[in-house]
Amino acid sequence: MLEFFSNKLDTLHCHQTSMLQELKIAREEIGKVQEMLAASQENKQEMTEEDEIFETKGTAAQQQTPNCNDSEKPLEGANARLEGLKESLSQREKEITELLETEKTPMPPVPAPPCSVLLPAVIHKAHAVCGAVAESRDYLDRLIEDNQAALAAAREKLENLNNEEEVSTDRSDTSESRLSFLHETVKDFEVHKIALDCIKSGESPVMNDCEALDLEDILGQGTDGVKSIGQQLLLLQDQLKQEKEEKRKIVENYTLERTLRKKYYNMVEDMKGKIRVFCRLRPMNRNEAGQGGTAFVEKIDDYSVSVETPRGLREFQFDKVFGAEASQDEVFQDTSRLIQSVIDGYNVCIFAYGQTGSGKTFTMVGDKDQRNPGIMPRSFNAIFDITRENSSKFEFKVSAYMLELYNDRLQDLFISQAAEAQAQTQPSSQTRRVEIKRTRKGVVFAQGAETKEASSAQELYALFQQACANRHIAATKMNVESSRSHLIVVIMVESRNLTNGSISTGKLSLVDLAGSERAAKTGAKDHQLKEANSINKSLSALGDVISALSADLPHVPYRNSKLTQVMQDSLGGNAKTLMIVNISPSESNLDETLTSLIYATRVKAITNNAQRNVESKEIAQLKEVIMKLKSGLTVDDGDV
Ligand SMILES: Nc1ncnc2c1ncn2[C@@H]1O[C@H](COP(=O)(O)OP(=O)(O)OP(=O)(O)O)[C@@H](O)[C@H]1O
Repeated sequence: MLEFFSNKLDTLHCHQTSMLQELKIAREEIGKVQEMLAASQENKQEMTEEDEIFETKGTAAQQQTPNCNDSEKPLEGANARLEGLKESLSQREKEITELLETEKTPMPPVPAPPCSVLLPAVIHKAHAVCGAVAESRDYLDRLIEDNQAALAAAREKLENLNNEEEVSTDRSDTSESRLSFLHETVKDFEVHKIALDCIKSGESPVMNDCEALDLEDILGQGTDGVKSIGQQLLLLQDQLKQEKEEKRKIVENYTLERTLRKKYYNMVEDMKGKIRVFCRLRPMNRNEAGQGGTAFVEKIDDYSVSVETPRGLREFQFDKVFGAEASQDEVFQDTSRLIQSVIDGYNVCIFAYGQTGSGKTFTMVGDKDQRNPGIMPRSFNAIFDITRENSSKFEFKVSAYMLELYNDRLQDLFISQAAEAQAQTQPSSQTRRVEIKRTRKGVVFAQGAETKEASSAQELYALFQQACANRHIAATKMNVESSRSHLIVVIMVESRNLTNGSISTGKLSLVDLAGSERAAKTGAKDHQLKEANSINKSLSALGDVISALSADLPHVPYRNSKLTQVMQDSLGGNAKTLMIVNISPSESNLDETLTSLIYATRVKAITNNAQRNVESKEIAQLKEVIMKLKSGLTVDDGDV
């Protein structure tokens, strides 16, 4: 209630202020009209004197002289009105002063006056103010009328004088000065008219510079004052625009700085041999979207991802985070610099990690019809693009072996499951066993696996397709095409420098791990349960290796699983390694997502010691000789 009265009082204050302003202007107007009346009186006297002269001269001009008395009638009327107005003005001023005095009287702070007292007082005041405002309006209207009458009279006088001047042959100085005086008078009344009309309508005047200057005098302030609101608005708009532009620049600089900082940080980390970890969030699938579709995992920026856990929001930082909208191309762009390292003679390992159905195969291989090829096929193209570009300085040899680790058994994917099964049924046949070995430099290789050469990306891709056809894939509840094995694609690039004969050998290991899963969730039974157990066992061994390496433990349990043996040089060894942790956005996978992210965070702490595998021409030759001798071949002078 009090708030209501306070608002009412505010409104009344506003009325009062505007009324005072109107009165001020009216008072100034009265002053002006008075001045004009005085001037008109003088003018009248002058004209009377002139008329007397004209009379004595007995000229016909006397008949043509305008009847000044008639035209001055409105001015006289205005004079009389002025007197009346002055009186009513002083009366109103008195009332307003009283009103203000009442207003100034401090309200008793506590307790607030009862509504029954306050309300009649407010109503009384409101009536008084409204009455005063209405009176002021009437007064303004009368001023406008008077001004109009005075203007019409002055115009008429001016017109008559102009006509008179046209017929007269002799132009005296007096008539010139009368003419200019009347011009000025008409102009004054016109400006007054603009001013009064503007006061009444509350609009800004539209006028030429001359009128503006006159109005400036009348209002007692510069036209700047009249125009200032618009100008100030424009100024403020300009300032706002500038501020926005500055803000945009600051954000742009900040983003640039942040990206650069991250880039340099990555470079330093690279130099230190740290494993790079990217995180990729897959889009919601149809099932998940149908269950409500709220994402519990979100990409915050290019380097952070947040997970909504029952205990609150958890944030994880990685070397790069790809959101659900990230394309295969974008993911590969950040990966491709590692392909150059392979050509330069480094061991590189790129592997995808994550629960079943999180998008590992999509990231590494691509979709089924290869409309969105993943890192593997893109790497094949990149390798041959680089070798082609450098073919004038180097001679390249590209070869590959492809394996799967299924039920803790390494299988050569260049040999079909059918051929292998048939070979095993024949008692005399010696099935080739694939075993993981390491060179003296610690580089892992698969002994017994068939290595095939490829001279183009297409050939390499054909080999890859052949290998994929031999993979173990099955439908689970979580993924219609779930990889039931770990896929290991190894490409070796040997490059011989045509200038100095040195040979470097780079190795690119691309690993699509099978997904960790919970049997109950995937609905695994019988042999699928066996597969799942084997997958989980190998992943758990990988987890142990990651934990030992990140905690800098003296013993790292590589030998606990074939998977960890295959990846020995990639985790804590002689390789540049990139892990891509794939995660699902859905609440139903929250536990698995958190586990994956925690493992991935640990991997970030692991340091590798990547060294270039390069041999001088002499060593390369000697190695070739040893190979020949070992295989019983003869060696001649040309070999050394
Ligand atoms: N980034 C993505 N954009 C579009 N579809 C995706 C994306 N990631 C995954 N998918 C789709 O999600 C489904 C499961 O992905 P994918 O087979 O790659 O999972 P996975 O982690 O390899 O599973 P598993 O471990 O069971 O083999 C596939 O249909 C795949 O096409």
